[in-house]
Amino acid sequence: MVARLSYEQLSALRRIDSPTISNAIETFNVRPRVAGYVGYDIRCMFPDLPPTLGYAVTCTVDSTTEGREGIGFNKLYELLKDAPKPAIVVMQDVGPDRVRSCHAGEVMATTMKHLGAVGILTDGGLRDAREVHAMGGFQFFCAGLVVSHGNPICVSVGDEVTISGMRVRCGDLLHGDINGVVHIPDECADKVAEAAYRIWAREEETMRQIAGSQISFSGSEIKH
Ligand SMILES: O=C([O-])CC(=O)C(=O)O
Ligand SMILES: [Mg+2]
Repeated sequence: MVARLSYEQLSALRRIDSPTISNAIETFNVRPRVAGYVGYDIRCMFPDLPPTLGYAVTCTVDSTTEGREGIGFNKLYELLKDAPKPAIVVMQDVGPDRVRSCHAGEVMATTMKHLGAVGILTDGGLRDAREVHAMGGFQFFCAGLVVSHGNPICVSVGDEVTISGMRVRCGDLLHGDINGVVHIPDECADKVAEAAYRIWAREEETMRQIAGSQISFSGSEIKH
């Protein structure tokens, strides 16, 4: 079951940073604490943008096999067009040379944005970073930038993929910013924003106590 949130619920989640979203998810005990987020090999290319929130549209891609033919990127665009919005296009690299892969640039990002996407998440490379940043409202989460697109093909669309240790299915709600990307589970998606605001209030109180030297180490543990 895919959680569909209201405009207000999505707006509330977008106002919160990703680590607080991650902490809020932990309070619901719906998955292991070490699952549901990407590692530091995935970088946020435009950290000045507000948090990115969207429903995943998945595909697998290869740009480093000479002469290989794929199913065509129109299959991905068709899936994206009919998917819940806002969408994040999730592209798992399945080619032989990931560090030299490049799966999208300005033209593809413009197409995706036109079809309702707010960003791309990939464990491979992207390019045209300056132009996509200038376009506005579109985030790049990727392993890095690569100058050549090699031989870019779409291998499959709509399947479960894994990006840097995080399993992603079509329709999964993803939240990301400079700190990384986290999956918001359906079971608690409608309650995460409220829990995050409570965590913020608690952290603020802890830091106020630290600043005022009223801190005691005899009570409960100070956690981040
Ligand atoms: O040509 C490509 O494969 C990617 C690219 O640069 C673009 O989408 O602008
Ligand atoms: Mg280009």
